[in-house]
Amino acid sequence: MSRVRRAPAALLLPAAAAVAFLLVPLAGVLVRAPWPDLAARLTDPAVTRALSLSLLVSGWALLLSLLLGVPLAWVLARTEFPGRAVVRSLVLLPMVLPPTVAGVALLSGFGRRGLLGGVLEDRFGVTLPFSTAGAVVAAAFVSLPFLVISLEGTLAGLHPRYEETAGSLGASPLRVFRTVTLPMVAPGLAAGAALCWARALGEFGATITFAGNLPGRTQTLPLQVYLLLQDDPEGATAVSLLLLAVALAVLVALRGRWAGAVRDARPRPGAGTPADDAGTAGGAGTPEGTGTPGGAGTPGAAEAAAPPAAPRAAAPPSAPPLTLPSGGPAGPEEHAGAASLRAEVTGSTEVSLDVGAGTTVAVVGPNGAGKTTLLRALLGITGRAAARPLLIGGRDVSALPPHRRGIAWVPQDGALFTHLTALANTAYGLRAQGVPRARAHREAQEWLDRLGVGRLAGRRPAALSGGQAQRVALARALAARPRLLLLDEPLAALDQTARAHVRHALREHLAGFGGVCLVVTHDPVEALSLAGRILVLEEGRAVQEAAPAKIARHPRSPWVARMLGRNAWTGTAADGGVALPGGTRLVAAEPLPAGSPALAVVAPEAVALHRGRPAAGSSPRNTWPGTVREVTALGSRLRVLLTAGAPEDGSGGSGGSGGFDVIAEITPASAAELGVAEGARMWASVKATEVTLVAL
Ligand SMILES: Nc1ncnc2c1ncn2[C@@H]1O[C@H](COP(=O)(O)OP(=O)(O)OP(=O)(O)O)[C@@H](O)[C@H]1O
Repeated sequence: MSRVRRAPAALLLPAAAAVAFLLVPLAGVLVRAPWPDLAARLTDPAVTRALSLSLLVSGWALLLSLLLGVPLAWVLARTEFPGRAVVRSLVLLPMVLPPTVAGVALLSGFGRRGLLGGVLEDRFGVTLPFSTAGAVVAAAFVSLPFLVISLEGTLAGLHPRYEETAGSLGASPLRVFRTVTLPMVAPGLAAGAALCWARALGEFGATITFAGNLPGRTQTLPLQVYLLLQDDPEGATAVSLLLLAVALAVLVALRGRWAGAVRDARPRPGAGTPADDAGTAGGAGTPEGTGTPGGAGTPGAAEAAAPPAAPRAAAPPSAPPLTLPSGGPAGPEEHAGAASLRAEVTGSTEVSLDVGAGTTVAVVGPNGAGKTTLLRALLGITGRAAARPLLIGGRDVSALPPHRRGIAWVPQDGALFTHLTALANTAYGLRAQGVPRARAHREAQEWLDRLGVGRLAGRRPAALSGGQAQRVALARALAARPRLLLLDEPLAALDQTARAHVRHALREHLAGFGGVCLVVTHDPVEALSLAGRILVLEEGRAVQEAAPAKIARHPRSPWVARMLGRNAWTGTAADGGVALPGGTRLVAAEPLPAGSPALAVVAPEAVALHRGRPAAGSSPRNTWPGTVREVTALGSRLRVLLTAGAPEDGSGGSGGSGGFDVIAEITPASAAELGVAEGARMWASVKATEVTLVAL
């Protein structure tokens, strides 16, 4: 946030007056304090007795607040229930209530004739008013809100994916709370506790009203200040100075941290550098295009349309080898065992899954298609969709809570637990499943070694690059021995080089994973190189599920065709081809029955460009005039985006009146020869044999 250097005088003056207003009384205490005999006054038996009582009362009040307030803050931050706003207002009430009114309320509730006081006295022999326990209750009543509000804010800043991931590694909700939630909000909790304790230490009004002013029992330091003020003002100032010093010390220690949120250890996008991963993947990766999905003509997309990889293909010879401690990638026998997946997902995402053991499925689709919802439904952590039945290895786990389903989830940023080292992160799932510490750590170290990040075992996530963090997250998921592995855009946060390295590592290790792996991705290279099947989702429904080769040849939706770098036009099968909405007709060698909705798919390499209208050849072809809109380099070739349509000179062609985009891929030499440049008028042609029609 930018700050102005000079504030307007009209604001500066009252602001300075406000500071003075706060400062003068404090300065007064400092000036009036009986400095020469301060030590003697503060060690007076009455003062020390009140001080010890204050410490006792505020300590117990803090403990009570922690016991009640921590769960309450969690419930307020993490759950939705009717009346949540009312409960939050109730928590805040003691902060704004006059303390004496709080005392009266406590008497009405816990006093001898109060709502609960009688029961406490008759059944348990506990009398709260005018007792030390009563002083504790009064102090806790007014200080509890400080803890709850501070902790609730911190919890709200802690993204639930950490807890959800811990659950997916097999940790029960209580274990997640103890081992992930609490440690990750520890700074906020400590700050809330300090504020709560300071407030309890200074409590006066509710205490004197509810617990009285009994020396040694309820007369805490603030009450003593009040008494001393009547016949020993200097003594009162000395004790006030002590309380002031404690309050200031708490504030200085907190330095505003109580208002802050949890520091998120999300790996910085693109943080992985070649150097970061050097030595982990064994060397420089080959530069690879990612082919950002989107409209046709995206640079890099053509590469994606290259021949698809076999399911869980072995690493290509050019890929750098990984360091494997035990002679090769983990075999299925090292996992929980081969497990197939069958699931009926219903709700906002509706998909039927039937996937053989050892298969990786890439889940692709436009933004908002329901990919993440599908994963969350399988995990059982969303109310928006549910998987029922959910058969993993033939066993229906749909009735089991998320932590007992055997499904490990790697969310987009890995969600490594910031308070644990890479080793402890990796061992987390095993520990949650009851594996003894030493063995869990040994296995975790082996997994880290396999993924090439063994030497980083002692580092916390904040000291890892994006690529390294992803490898640790993957090691953590695999080490938990899942039967189903869910990866949500595992490489999205990485830069190109780190992405190539981690993709290679991923492919290597998925090859040895016996269960089913679903990988959500927007990256065609990732989809084609990692997966044996591709599931295309659109608007929460599966539009296609097939092997990558089939999808590349016969994409059933314009989105997926364009993701794969193809030209794709939807229309209606007619007259030996397809009629596009603008009136253009495309001839295809293998037409579909007339009248059916169809998608015409053409590889950019199959589009030829001409300076003038091409002469009719021996085979039927489509020709359109158009204007070059964009020329981009793609490796050693150029991709030319042409808006085709009715020719400006009215010379005809097979195009109708509506414009549509055509991508052509040509060599720089032919581009120079043809005079391809943005704005140039050209002709494009495609042989009928190059047009694939897919029935929609
Ligand atoms: N908690 C939620 N409440 C309401 N709607 C939601 C919620 N989470 C997701 N949605 C909606 O559900 C649809 C599917 O969302 P989802 O996150 O599964 O899509 P996605 O395919 O993973 O998208 P992206 O590629 O952008 O990550 C979207 O329309 C989204 O707005």
